Amino acid sequence: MMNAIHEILRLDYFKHYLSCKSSIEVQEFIEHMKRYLNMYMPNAGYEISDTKRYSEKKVEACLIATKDWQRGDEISLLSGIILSPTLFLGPARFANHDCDSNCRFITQGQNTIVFQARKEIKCGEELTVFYGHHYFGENNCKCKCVSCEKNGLGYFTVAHEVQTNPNIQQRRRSKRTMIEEDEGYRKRPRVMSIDFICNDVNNNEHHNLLDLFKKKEQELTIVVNPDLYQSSPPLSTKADSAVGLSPKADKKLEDEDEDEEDDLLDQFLDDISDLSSIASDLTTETEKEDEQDQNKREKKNGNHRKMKKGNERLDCVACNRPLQNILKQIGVQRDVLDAKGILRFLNKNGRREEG
Ligand SMILES: C[S@@+](CC[C@H](N)C(=O)[O-])C[C@H]1O[C@@H](n2cnc3c(N)ncnc32)[C@H](O)[C@@H]1O
Repeated sequence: MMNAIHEILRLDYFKHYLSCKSSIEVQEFIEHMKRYLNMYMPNAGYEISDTKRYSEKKVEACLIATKDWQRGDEISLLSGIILSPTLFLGPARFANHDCDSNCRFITQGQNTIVFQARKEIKCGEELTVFYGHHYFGENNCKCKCVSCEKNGLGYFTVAHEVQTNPNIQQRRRSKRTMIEEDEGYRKRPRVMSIDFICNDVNNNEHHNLLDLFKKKEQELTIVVNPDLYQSSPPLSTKADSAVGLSPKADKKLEDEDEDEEDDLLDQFLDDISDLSSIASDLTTETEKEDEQDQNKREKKNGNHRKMKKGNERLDCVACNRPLQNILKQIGVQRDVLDAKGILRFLNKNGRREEG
């Protein structure tokens, strides 16, 4: 180890970098270098590897066990210094988060942490720690860890609901078939949620759900979370349903005539209509029945775009926050569904944006 350090310090870059540092700073630098060099010790018991689990676009680093570890073992050559409660430097910075992590940090001295196994870990498994309950969005709704994948939570929530709820499965299957038949459309079905809008704080173009799913070639899913309605009268079974809004490929959209555009809008409105009818937590069962009759009549009269105004409440499937709050966050206010069934939003300046 000391030989390696001497070799590194002899390099011009480091000589220059350290030339104006105090002896204490040089000593700290060497200590920190040792933390990183520890990763390469044969007895480290882990190595740095790469993974595509956490990002579709880029390969990220991860820590992989190179031996079996027992619960309680200290992985002493895997350490870091604490810059802030959520920021570490040293090999610890390569640890990814898992909601049921196999390691924890233990402090060593004032600002150093080392890893400790909190479960039995097999050689080849990723070493993970727990960053916190809301590091990846509210309730870690964007977390892509193995545990979330196993349990259908975090980033994988919708997929889970789709698997376990036959109603959802049925709806989605028909829409997915349409997507897959559509040449030029991505073959792999993608499940997005309103959460996508939560992410899109800086993009003012994405105010309009219809535009969003047309432009983005995404399947936009809105789920009313029944948990949020616990204090309300029992909801119809539809309360568990998800609405998959399936866009067509941009290429196709460009050539679409008005009829196709209308079909898309109708489909969107039908889906939204399902949602708004189940999400009105102030509506009594009788009122609901009346409303359903009314909807049927309107549909029969070709007036099925007419939407119920007022108290419908939509929630983001990923973070469970009301849509209203998310829209506030991105700087728009949801107005009402108007007579044509178009979702209207007000932008920051109070200007009306039309769907
Ligand atoms: C401290 S770094 C961990 C090392 C990181 N993989 C790298 O290559 O630098 C934290 C970053 O890793 C990714 N990450 C770690 N755990 C994750 C998880 N459970 N879900 C999604 N992304 C995660 C995120 O990009 C996060 O910002």
